[in-house]
Amino acid sequence: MAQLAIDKDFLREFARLERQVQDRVTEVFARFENAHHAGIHLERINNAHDTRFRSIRITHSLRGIVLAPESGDTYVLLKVLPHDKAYDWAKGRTASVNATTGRIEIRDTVAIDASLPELSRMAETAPTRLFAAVDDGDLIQLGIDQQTLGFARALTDPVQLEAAKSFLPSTQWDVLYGLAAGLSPDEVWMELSEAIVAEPVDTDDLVAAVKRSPDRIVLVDGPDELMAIFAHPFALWRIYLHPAQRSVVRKRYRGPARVSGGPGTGKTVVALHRAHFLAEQGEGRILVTTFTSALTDSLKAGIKLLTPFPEVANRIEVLNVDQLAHRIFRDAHGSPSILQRAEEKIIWQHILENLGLDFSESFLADEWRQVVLAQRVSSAREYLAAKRDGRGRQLGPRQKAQVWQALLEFTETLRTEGHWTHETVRAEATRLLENRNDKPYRHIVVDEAQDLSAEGWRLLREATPGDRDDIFIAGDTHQRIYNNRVTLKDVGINIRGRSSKLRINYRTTAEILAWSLGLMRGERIDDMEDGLDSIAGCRSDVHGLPPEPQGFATLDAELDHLRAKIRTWLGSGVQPGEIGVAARAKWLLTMAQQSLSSASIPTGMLAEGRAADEAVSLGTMHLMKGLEYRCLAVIGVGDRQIPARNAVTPIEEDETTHRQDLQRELCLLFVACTRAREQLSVTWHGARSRFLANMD
Ligand SMILES: Nc1ncnc2c1ncn2[C@@H]1O[C@H](COP(=O)(O)OP(=O)(O)OP(=O)(O)O)[C@@H](O)[C@H]1O
Repeated sequence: MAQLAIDKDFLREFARLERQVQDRVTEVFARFENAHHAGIHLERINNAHDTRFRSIRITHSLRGIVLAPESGDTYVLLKVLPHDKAYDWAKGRTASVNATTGRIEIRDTVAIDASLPELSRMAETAPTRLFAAVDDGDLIQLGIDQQTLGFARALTDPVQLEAAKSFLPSTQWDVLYGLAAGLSPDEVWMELSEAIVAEPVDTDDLVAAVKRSPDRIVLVDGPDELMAIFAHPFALWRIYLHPAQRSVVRKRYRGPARVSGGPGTGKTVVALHRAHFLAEQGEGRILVTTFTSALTDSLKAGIKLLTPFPEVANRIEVLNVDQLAHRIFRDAHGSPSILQRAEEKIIWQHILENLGLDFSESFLADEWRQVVLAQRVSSAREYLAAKRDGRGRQLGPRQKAQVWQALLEFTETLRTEGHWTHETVRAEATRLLENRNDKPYRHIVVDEAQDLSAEGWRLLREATPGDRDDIFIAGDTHQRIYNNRVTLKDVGINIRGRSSKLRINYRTTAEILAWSLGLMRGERIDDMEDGLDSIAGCRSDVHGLPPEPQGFATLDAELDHLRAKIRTWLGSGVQPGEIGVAARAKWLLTMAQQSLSSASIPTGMLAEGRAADEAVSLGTMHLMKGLEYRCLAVIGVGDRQIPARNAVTPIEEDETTHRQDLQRELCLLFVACTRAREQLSVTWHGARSRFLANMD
């Protein structure tokens, strides 16, 4: 029986084919899967560099290119192209096996040979060569083979290397790119580490190489899987994982583990695959969770795409932390009466008046959440001893006694009035679970972990027995957009020695990423483990236009520019659903919507549910979390809009909280800007935001 394998590039092209042609391709290869290869007509390609490339007829005008190893029954679909282009493509290419990673590589041998004489001529007069400082021995150890070595030795400028991306073998290009970017051979070796094969590689064994290449080739396991792959050709993340992603997904951990990494590095993708992997192990129920319902919906959609088989999918439940808390609470006590924020404020104000205290309502509310609830303080003695590290305003013993009195009165009011808040519901659900031996989940996978509260974490801790592979955490503290700052070990979660970091950004161009990282330069961001996190090594290999920051004298002028920008994007073939507009404040989005509607540009507000495919999406920066757009306009990045004044505690009131509030606003801008895939426009009216001060 022939085994079919599909190359990533093939699927990319498949996604762009017309529906009818896609159906025809599916028909041809479903037959291929069912039959012995003898029943399939694969044609040899005359004058091909690599005689293992064959063509297969798809329609009158289209041909598929298949790699057919000399021995074995595994066939890799590499391309689908119009007849002549397919033959041209195949004639110049060769397949080989990387001696270090053991993975398959395809290169354009003809293009490499053709560009070498010109490069060598230019090198004769150049002062130095690009890799003059790197030994042949190091290059060979990193998997550079003879042909690529000859090419690399002729390079004098990183631009020449950039231009060679389309024809050099991809892993070897990555190695050279890392070295050209200033990494040492040891650092590149570390980057490759997940892909390095310990035993010697047989570079003639193409079939083994295919099996070792899950980042670019998927082995199809029967017709159902073939249909599932062809049904979602855009969702490449479903099928091809980078070796670093795959290793995190499939590792067995002795306890809680975490993956972090900058924006767009595939943390959510890894979290989804991890849930799927654990479901396949069949050890028990899995909870996939995060902090908002919008994010939960997109995780649900992701799990659905990844797990088409009900027997596996049924083991996974996707709920946000509050849905879980409320469910456990309801089962024990019925539905809670939830105190609204405005009602809570009135209670605090009454208490302050009654006790005649000189604190603000927001100070007490934060003290209750960030000290009392976060550390489960239940007596005056515990409160006196509690850590108040993140709290700016220092309190003497007398003030602490006053504050404790106010906090007691507040909790007493909640009790006598039968009121609950989301925090107390989480705490009560945790208490209920602490007394249960039958924990609801065997494994828990958490996405956007940086924004979970301490009570949320405690609840999750109690929802699974502390066993191996119990909690898997994905997050990036540079993207924290709410007020929760948690040290994991304080909530009973120890990830020491089980942390990994992803570095390759799949979403954004190198230009947008570098600009956005510039916003965060110099910012000290915690790592949820009492240390500091860094995303400095995060990189993208895709290039595009640099972001366009631009200021205007008036709001009208800024909105005129927005209209013109969106018209240009639409005119260049970008679909309305691929365009997003983000702002800090809702009023500005309303103005932007009116302005775009007046120009007959269809729009939809994210706050009113996901915008339709045919409309430009408008959303607050908070709502942008978890989304991405080909083209994104971040508007209103002016000094009066971001940081938002009402979201920042005055420095006179509390210096630490003031600093933390500013950092959260900066992270919000960073999150918004990193939702752009290809083009980012950043505009303001009046003075620009202080966050842009160092971006010239
Ligand atoms: N292995 C992969 N192959 C193809 N695309 C990928 C892969 N991994 C991630 N992506 C794509 O990269 C984009 C970002 O992935 P994802 O949302 O998982 O990143 P993230 O690290 O969670 O991002 P953020 O922290 O910014 O929310 C998505 O479009 C995703 O489909």
